[in-house]
Amino acid sequence: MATRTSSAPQSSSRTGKPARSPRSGGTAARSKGTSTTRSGVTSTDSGQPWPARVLSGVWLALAHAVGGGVRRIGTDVSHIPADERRDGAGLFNLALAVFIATFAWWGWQGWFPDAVYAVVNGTFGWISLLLPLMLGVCAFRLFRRPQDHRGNNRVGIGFLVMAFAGTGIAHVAGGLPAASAGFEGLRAAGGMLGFLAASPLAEIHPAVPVLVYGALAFVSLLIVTATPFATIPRRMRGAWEHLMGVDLHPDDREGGGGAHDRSYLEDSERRAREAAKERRKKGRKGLLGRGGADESDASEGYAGDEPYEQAVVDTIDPDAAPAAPDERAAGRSQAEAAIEKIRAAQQGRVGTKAPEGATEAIPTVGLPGAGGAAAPHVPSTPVAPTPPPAPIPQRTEQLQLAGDVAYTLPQSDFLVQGTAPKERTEANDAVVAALTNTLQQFNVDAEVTGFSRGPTVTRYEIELAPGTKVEKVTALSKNIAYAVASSDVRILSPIPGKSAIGIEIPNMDRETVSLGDVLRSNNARRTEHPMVMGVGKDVEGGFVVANLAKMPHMLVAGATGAGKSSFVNSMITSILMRATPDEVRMVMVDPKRVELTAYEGVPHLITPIITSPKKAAEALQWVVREMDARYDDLANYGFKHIDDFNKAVRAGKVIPPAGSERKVRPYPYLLVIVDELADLMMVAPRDVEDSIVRITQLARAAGIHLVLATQRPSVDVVTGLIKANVPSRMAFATSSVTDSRVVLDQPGAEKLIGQGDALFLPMGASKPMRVQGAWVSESEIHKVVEHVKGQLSVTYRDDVAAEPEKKQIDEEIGDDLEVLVQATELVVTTQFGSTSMLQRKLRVGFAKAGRLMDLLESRGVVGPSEGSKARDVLVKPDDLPAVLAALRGQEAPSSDAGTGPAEARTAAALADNASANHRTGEYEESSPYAEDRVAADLDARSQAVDYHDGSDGEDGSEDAWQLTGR
Ligand SMILES: Nc1ncnc2c1ncn2[C@@H]1O[C@H](COP(=O)(O)OP(=O)(O)OP(=O)(O)O)[C@@H](O)[C@H]1O
Repeated sequence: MATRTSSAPQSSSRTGKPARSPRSGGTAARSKGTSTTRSGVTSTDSGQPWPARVLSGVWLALAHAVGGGVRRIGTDVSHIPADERRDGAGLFNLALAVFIATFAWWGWQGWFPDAVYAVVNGTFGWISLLLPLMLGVCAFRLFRRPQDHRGNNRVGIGFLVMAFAGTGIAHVAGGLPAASAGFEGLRAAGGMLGFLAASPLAEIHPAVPVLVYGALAFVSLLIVTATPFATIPRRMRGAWEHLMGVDLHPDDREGGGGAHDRSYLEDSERRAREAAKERRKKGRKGLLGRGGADESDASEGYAGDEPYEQAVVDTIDPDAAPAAPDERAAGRSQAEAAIEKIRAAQQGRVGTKAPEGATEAIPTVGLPGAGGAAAPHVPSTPVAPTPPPAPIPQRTEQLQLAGDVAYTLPQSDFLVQGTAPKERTEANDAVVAALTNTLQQFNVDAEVTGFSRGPTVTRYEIELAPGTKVEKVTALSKNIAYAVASSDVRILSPIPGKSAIGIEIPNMDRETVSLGDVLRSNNARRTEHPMVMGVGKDVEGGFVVANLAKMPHMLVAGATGAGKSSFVNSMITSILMRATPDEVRMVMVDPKRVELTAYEGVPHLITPIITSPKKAAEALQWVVREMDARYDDLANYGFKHIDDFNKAVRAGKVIPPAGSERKVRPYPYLLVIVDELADLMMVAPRDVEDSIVRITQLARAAGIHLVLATQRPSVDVVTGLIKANVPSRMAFATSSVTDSRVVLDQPGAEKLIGQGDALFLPMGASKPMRVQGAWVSESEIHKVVEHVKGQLSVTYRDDVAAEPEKKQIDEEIGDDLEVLVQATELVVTTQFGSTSMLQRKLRVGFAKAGRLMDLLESRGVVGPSEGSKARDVLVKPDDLPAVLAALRGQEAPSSDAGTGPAEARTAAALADNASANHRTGEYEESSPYAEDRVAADLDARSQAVDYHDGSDGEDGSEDAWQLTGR
C-alpha cells in the first residue's frame, strides 16, 4: 500500500504572512515544485513528459470513477474530502487483485498470464489463491477509508504476515517437497517462500513449522481484525452467544469493572476516536462553516451557539496560511504563537518580529535574554481521560411510570464526546520557564514544582523555600502577568489543601468540556440520583458533578455572555438524561423568552415555560402552595423529608384515612428554574422575594429546589434575604469585584475569563472551586428533547401560572353547606384550624377536610395555610352566629362589634397576618410544628413510623458535590 506524502506544515509569522521555516525550506520550494495530487500521491507538475501526464490523468480519472462507485456501496461515504482520497492506490490494488484472479481463479492462459502466474505461484504456492482476496480488501479500504492510514497499514502488514505464515503451513501440508523435487513440486505446496520459511524448522520436527506458523497466522488475524489479546475471550463468548442465542454473563452488561470492562472501553475508545476523526473531517468540510468536533454532526440545521464563540473572526490569509493537516495542527499553531508572545515578552521584544526558527520546540531550560535561568522539567498532574461514549449502565430499577407507561431514558450517545484533554503542551513548559525566570529576577526563593492543566486554565504550583514570605510572590502578580503575557492571572494562596501557591493562567488552546463526558464519567455513574447534574471540569481536569437536591438552592450569576444560560441548559439536559417525569418535574421561568424554548413540551414540565414576569411571580406563589400541600402530607403522615415519604408510599405503607378517595403517590422533586431573576424583581419585588424566601427556607424537605440565574448580581436583585437562603453559588465572570462579592461574598469572579469559566461554591464548601462549565450544543439538546417528548406527552397543570382563584363561595358550597356549618362551629369554638381535626371529628376524608378548610379560608374564618402549622382562626366565638348566618345566606344578626361583615374584617386580618409573618421570619425551619404534630393524624403516624429511617434525606452527610478522581 502506498503511503501518503504531504509537505511539512509551515509556520506563519504574527503578521499572517508565511514565514521562511528552516524545517520546510521556505515557501519558494512549496509553490514552485511539488503538489499533492487528489489521490494523495506527490507528483511534480512541471518537467513531466506529456505522455506520462496523459497516462496519469487517465489513471486518476478511472480511479476516481471506481472509487466514487465503491464509496457509494452500503453507507455512502462520498463526503470524504477530495484531498484525502487515495483512489490511485486503491485502483492499483484492485487491478492487481483482478489480474491475479484471472489466472489463479479463472484459468486465463497465454504467454503473459502464464509467465506472471509462474512467478506468483512459484513464490507463494497455492496461497496465491488468497492474494486476490487480500488485495481486494486493501483496495476496498483505500477507497472507503483513505484517511485511516494506521488502519490501512495495519491491514496491509497483517496480510503480509498472514501470507508468509500461510506459505509455511502450505509447505508442510504439501508434504515438505525438497528443492530437488523441482519447481512444480514447490508450486503445489507453499512455493519458494514456503520452502524457505518451513524447511529449516522442519529439520527439527515437521510439527514445529506448523506450530510456529500456525501461531503467526493467528497473530496476523488479530492484526488484521485489530483485536487486542485481552478481548479475545469476550469476543469468543460474544460469538458463541450469538450462535447459540444465549446470554452467558448478563451482569457484565451492567458496566461493572474488570478486564472485560476495560477491553470494552478500549474498543469503545477506538470507535470513539474513529468517530471523532470522522466528525473532524466533516467539520473541516465546512458544515455551515461552524462547529468543530461537537457541532459537525449537527443535524437538521440545529446549529445554535458554538462553544467559545468569538465576535472577532481570525483574519488569516487563506493563501498564506499553512495547510494544516487537521484542527489539532491549527490549535498547535495558535499555541506556538502564544509561546512566541511569551518569549518575546521575556526578551523585551514585544511587538517586534520574532527571529526565524522562534517557533521551534521550546526547550525546558532557561530562555535566552532574561537572565538565562534554567527552567526545571516540572511534573504535570495527569488529567482524567475523556470517557468513551459507551452507554451508561441501565438503571437497576424499572423505569415504569405511574399508569404503567414504560419510559426509556435518552441514550448516552445523544451527547457527543468532547475534545481529548491534554496533560501538558509546549505552552505550559514555556510558562514554567517564564515563571521561573520571574522568580529569579526578583530574587524570590521559590520554585515551580508542578502544574495541573484544566480545560480553561492551568494552575502552576509554586513552593517557597523556608523563610520566604508568601507576599513576595503575591506582590509579583503584575510582573507574572507581564511575563506570561496574560492579563487574567489569578493567584491562590494557598491552593486549598496544599502548602503551595497556585497561579492560574488561561490556556491559549481551551478545551470544550462536553456534558456527555461529564455524565459518562465515573462520578456521575456512581449515583442514580435523578437530580444529579454535570457541572463541568475543575482545574485539575477532574469531572465535577453535583446533586441539586443537596444544594438545595442555587444562585447562578455572571455578566452577559459569561455562560449562565449554557450552564442552565446543561443542568436541564442532565435531568432529562437521567430522570423520568415521575422523578423530577420542572417549572421554567424564562423572561428572556429565547433561552429555554427548546424544552417546551417535555413531559417533565408542570406548566408551559413561563415568559411573563408577572405570571412568574404567580407561579412562585403556586410553588409555595405546593410546598404547603407537601408539608401537610409530611406532617399528617409523620415524615420529615419527602424522600422518606416517597419510600413509604412505594412500599405501600402510606394509607389514606378511611373514607378518603385520595390515591397517595410519591411526590416528584420539583426543580424551579428562573433564568433571569432581575426581570421578576422589577415587576413584583416584594412578592417575588417573599415567595423565594419562603420556598428556600422550607422547601428542601419538600423536595422543591430553586435555581435562580441573573446577569445583574446587584443588591436590589440578589437581596440580603435571598442570599441568606440560597446557599450554593455558581459565579461566572462578573464585570466588577462588587458583583463578585454579591455572588460569592468574596472577590475572584471578576478575574474569570468568561465563556463557561466559573467559580462554584456549593453549600458547605469554604472556598470556591474553579470549573469550566459543561457544554451541550443545541443539536444535542434537540435530540434529547425529541426523545423525551416521544416517550410521554406533557400534561400541564393549569393552576400554576393562573392567579389564585377568588372562590365563588356560594356556588362552591353546593351540597356541603351543612358539613361546612359544622366545620365552622368546630373551628371557631375550639379556635383550632386543623384539617386533621376536621377529618377526625366530622369523619370525612382528607380531601374533603382540605376542601372544607379552603372554604373556611375563603369565608375569612381561618387564615392561610402555614405549612404544617394549624391555621389561625380569625373569627372569635362571639362572631360565630354572624358567620353562620352569612354562610347560610341569611341576614347577619345584629352585632355590637360594629366592625362590619366578618369577611371584611377577616380579610384585613388575613393580609396583616401574612405580611407580619413574612417580616418576622416566622417561617424559619426551626419554627415549632408542635401544635400541628399534636393534631396530626395519629393513625396515619403509627402506620408510617416504621419507615421513617431518615436515610439520604436530610442527614447532610453526603456532600452536595463530588470532585473526582480520574
Ligand atoms: N461551558 C461553555 N463552554 C464553552 N463555551 C461556552 C460555555 N458557556 C458559554 N460559552 C460560550 O459563551 C457564549 C455565551 O454563553 P451564554 O449564552 O450561556 O451566556 P449568558 O451568561 O447566558 O449570557 P446572557 O446573560 O446574555 O444570556 C456561548 O454562546 C458560548 O459560545
